[in-house]
Amino acid sequence: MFSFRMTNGGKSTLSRSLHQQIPNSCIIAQDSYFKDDSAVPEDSNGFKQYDILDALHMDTMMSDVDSWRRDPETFLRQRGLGPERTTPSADREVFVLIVEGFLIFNYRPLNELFDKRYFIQIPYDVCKRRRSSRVYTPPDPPGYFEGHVWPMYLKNRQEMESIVSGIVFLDGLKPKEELLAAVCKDVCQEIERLREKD
Ligand SMILES: Nc1ncnc2c1ncn2[C@@H]1O[C@H](COP(=O)(O)OP(=O)(O)OP(=O)(O)O)[C@@H](O)[C@H]1O
Ligand SMILES: NC(=O)c1ccc[n+]([C@@H]2O[C@H](CO)[C@@H](O)[C@H]2O)c1
Repeated sequence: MFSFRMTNGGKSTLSRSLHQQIPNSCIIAQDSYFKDDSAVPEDSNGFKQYDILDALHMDTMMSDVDSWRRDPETFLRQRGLGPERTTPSADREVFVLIVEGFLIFNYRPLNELFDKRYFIQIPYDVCKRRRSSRVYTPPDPPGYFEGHVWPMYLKNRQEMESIVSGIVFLDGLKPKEELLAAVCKDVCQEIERLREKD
């Protein structure tokens, strides 16, 4: 299992490219597990608290991850993917789950399952610019980036760094192709290592 984070760093872009390059891989994206807007509380400034774990159905996300772990072949088939045969012997096949999200390392039960952890980072101004070209549901209200998203990012990142080690930090300013090539190489080495271990 591999993972990525930080809002607008390029997680979805990199995860989708990686999935295309790696046979028998699939993606679970944390953004698919946001609670309904009515269940997300506001802070004292009237900003909806979307950038915290409580805004997400992490129990549902975990149960999807667990069903992949129990039977990755069935999980792939249910999503109209593979499985593809890449080795002569079926029992040496490696299945890869790419988990992408902005708050995946802060959720301990999930964090402890990863074989590789990647964190794509970009500076404040680039993040703000990329985010302003996106439309979420609901859309960011004026001042949301400065008033909620960035302060929560700093808080969540600090918490993450105090509990998680072994993260590979990636520079999200690099071209998409370069990021893909670097992660692909690293992941393929890990897959070979896992195949030999089994
Ligand atoms: N390496 C890159 N260089 C420049 N722009 C990029 C790069 N990767 C992604 N982008 C652009 O940045 C924006 C955000 O990318 P993407 O949706 O992949 O980020 P994300 O981290 O999944 O965002 P979020 O999870 O917060 O919605 C998109 O417009 C995308 O085209
Ligand atoms: N339902 C959604 O997908 C949604 C709603 C409101 C805000 N967001 C933002 O998504 C980012 C993570 O990708 C977070 O920074 C949220 O603010 C998502």
